[in-house]
Amino acid sequence: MTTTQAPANDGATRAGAVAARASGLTKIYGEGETRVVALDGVSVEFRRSEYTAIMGPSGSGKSTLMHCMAGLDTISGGSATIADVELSKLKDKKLTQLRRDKIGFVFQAFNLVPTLTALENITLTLDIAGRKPDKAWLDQIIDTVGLSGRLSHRPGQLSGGQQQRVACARALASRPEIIFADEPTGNLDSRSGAEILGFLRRCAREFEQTVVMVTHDATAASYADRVLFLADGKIVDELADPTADSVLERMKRFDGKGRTS
Ligand SMILES: Nc1ncnc2c1ncn2[C@@H]1O[C@H](COP(=O)(O)OP(=O)(O)OP(=O)(O)O)[C@@H](O)[C@H]1O
Repeated sequence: MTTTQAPANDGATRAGAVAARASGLTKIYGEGETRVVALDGVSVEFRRSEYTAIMGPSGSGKSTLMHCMAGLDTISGGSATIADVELSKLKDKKLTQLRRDKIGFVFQAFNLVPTLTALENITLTLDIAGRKPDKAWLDQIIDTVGLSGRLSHRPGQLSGGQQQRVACARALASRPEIIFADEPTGNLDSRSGAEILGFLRRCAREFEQTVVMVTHDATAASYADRVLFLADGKIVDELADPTADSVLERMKRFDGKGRTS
């Protein structure tokens, strides 16, 4: 494991700067009787180097917020910006480019390519973009996630925790502006989950990566710098420096049972 500070990302952003922002973000699905207001004027900033967990009851808009912020879904009103670029102003090709270069994704189901080795999976996005990996950075990530001895293995030869570590390394490889993690520990045992959560926290603290994670788990949320609580498409609460207990306590206000779904 290394604690060397990674070089700054393009020099374009600094710790504390805003990496992504939603302003009055609204998302409406359907119309008439099937109309659903999934996001109802959400305004929030995700600062560089900050690790944010998003929690809330099932159907409160967590995934929709993440998808709209990542340009995976269109928005109905307001704006979503990544690195000061407003996503709705981009044409398809530019949006694809921005997603590839500025956003890292970690999914619950890992989403690795089964026929590629761990290393090929990690560098896949860069390869598609025709970009040469920064070898020092790549070595640092691989060392940090502890995958050095597994690089020639294919996903099927790796444990779930190891596969998710590959997915995390892949998300980081391009030094994105922001990493979106959708229930990244949902398919992992608690030990592997803790490793991934610890790694995401190190990404934020040591590599100045902005991380936004959707989770239903108070312990997972406690690894973050702050927790945003969504209900009915609105941010209804925020908790800084969370502990599992303080998150559970806050969640009780939503359903009286300490569960969000
Ligand atoms: N493609 C869609 N078409 C219509 N309605 C949708 C669509 N996607 C989401 N919704 C609705 O938008 C609302 C917010 O959904 P979303 O998936 O963002 O919630 P969530 O908080 O992520 O829920 P969960 O914790 O269950 O994953 C819900 O009422 C949902 O039914």
